[in-house]
Amino acid sequence: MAKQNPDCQSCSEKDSGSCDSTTCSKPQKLPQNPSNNIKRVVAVMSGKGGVGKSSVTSLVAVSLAKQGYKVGILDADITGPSIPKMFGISDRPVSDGKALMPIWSKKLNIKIMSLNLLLDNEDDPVIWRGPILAGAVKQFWSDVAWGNLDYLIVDMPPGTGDIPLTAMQSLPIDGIIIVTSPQELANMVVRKAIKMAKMEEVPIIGLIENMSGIVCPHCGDHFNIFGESTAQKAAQQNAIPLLKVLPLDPKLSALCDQGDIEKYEQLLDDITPLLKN
Ligand SMILES: Nc1ncnc2c1ncn2[C@@H]1O[C@H](COP(=O)(O)OP(=O)(O)OP(=O)(O)O)[C@@H](O)[C@H]1O
Repeated sequence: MAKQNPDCQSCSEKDSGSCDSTTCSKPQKLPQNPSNNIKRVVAVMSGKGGVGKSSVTSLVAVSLAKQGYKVGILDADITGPSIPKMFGISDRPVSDGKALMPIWSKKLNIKIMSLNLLLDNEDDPVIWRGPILAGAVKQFWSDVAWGNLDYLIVDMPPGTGDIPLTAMQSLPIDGIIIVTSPQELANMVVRKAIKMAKMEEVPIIGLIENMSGIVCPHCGDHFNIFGESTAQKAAQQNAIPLLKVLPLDPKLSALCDQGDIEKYEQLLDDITPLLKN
């Protein structure tokens, strides 16, 4: 058996006996910056836009941070970044000459890196071609001083284009949380993301159906405003676990808009044990 390249550690064939890093054509995972120690990388993905990936990313990070874990968020949604706004941060990251310092969230010290923090104005558009966008994600992995982290949560952009592909091929992702909404249209697009993760051999932790109806604050009745939940069916069809069904909650969108998502109380604590292995 040929000597293994340390970059091959996360390859599914690393223990197969047929590994030869000198002839392997699989894209190599990027090593960590030697000054970082990131224990687990979890990506949040959908394929479909606007279903709540950034909200789920933030809620997972807040849950973990409240449990005492050291957490970072890599905002890989380069052209539509919303993480800084949800956490109410706008400080500009500075470099120590070797790496870029992430910005810490206000309450729970979650380390955040997002392209929006590097723009002059938060509404400046990022008009870059795919390879440059993908390069930014690699730099957020390699050139940011994340330090010691128990979890790095990666907020993926919608779609199955250059950025998700680069993230899956270059970052040592331990698992993906898939976010969908009840509409069949959303599920059709989300299936593409699930297939992509399977093709790239990145483990899927499970599915979260978000925006699944709303509970009337007056009468307590549940209204399926986007139709009946398709969560069970979608999980079964794709042979992945159903992690959670989240209703629409006006409190959540208000806290996101105020930059106070760390104050939201209905957290995703019950799914965080699944992120450990
Ligand atoms: N369960 C929910 N209840 C109420 N509002 C929600 C819920 N989930 C998400 N939202 C709101 O919906 C909007 C879109 O959510 P979010 O930005 O998380 O979606 P996204 O999938 O990351 O979007 P994009 O595809 O643009 O990256 C936000 O304003 C957010 O506050």
